[in-house]
Amino acid sequence: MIKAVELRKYFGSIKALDGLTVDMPKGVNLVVGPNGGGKSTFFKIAAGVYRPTGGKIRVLGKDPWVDADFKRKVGVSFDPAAFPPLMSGREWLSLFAEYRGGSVKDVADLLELDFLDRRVREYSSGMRKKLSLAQAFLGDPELIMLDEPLANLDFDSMGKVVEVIDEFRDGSSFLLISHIWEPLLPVVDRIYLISNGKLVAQGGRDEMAGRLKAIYSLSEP
Ligand SMILES: Nc1ncnc2c1ncn2[C@@H]1O[C@H](COP(=O)(O)OP(=O)(O)OP(=O)(O)O)[C@@H](O)[C@H]1O
Repeated sequence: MIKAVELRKYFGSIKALDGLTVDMPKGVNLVVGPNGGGKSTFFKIAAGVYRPTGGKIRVLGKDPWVDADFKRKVGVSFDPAAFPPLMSGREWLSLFAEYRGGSVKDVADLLELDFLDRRVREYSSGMRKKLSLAQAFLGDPELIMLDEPLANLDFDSMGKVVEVIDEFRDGSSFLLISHIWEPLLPVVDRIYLISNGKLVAQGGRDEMAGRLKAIYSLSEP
């Protein structure tokens, strides 16, 4: 589903990605790793926002930087999300629906959004996060890419997002980046650790969860 070979992205002297090779199958793929390790850079290249400095990437068999059709098959939620402040959430989602298809009511019901008629500038960070997630689920994309889907959400809302990913995972594949990874474990198939611009570990959910708990010592009380 997402294949990268020796992928590189340099910002001047900074090597954000330094020869990352990975082959992510269909399913729910979670990327974790330390701050500044290159996760968001990988995500943005996979979303077609950044052009790689070198190497190769294919997402759903397409080159995300050059393929015009690519973005219609993919729903993306960036972190942090940016919205026009004077639009309402409903106007923003309706605009997206015109391009991508899908029903604003369906995603509003799905994520229990009860604030869509207010202007975005009035939203809390959690409301912005939910609007950004709704945008990614709109139109049932083949691939849904979510950068930090649980950031800024309260416990109930985190649970809701995990539930929604679970509902969609039969029909859609996912690329998730999340520092808050433990609540996602029930719905994740594979986990990848990116650090220093490289893939340093990968494996199935259970194997990798054990390794991550050891690395981050999160299993300690
Ligand atoms: N647009 C940019 N211009 C210059 N440097 C950048 C840019 N984007 C990222 N970087 C640098 O590239 C490196 C990787 O950053 P990236 O955001 O991909 O890491 P990350 O793993 O997503 O980190 P975090 O967990 O903190 O979000 C960092 O050193 C960062 O400072």
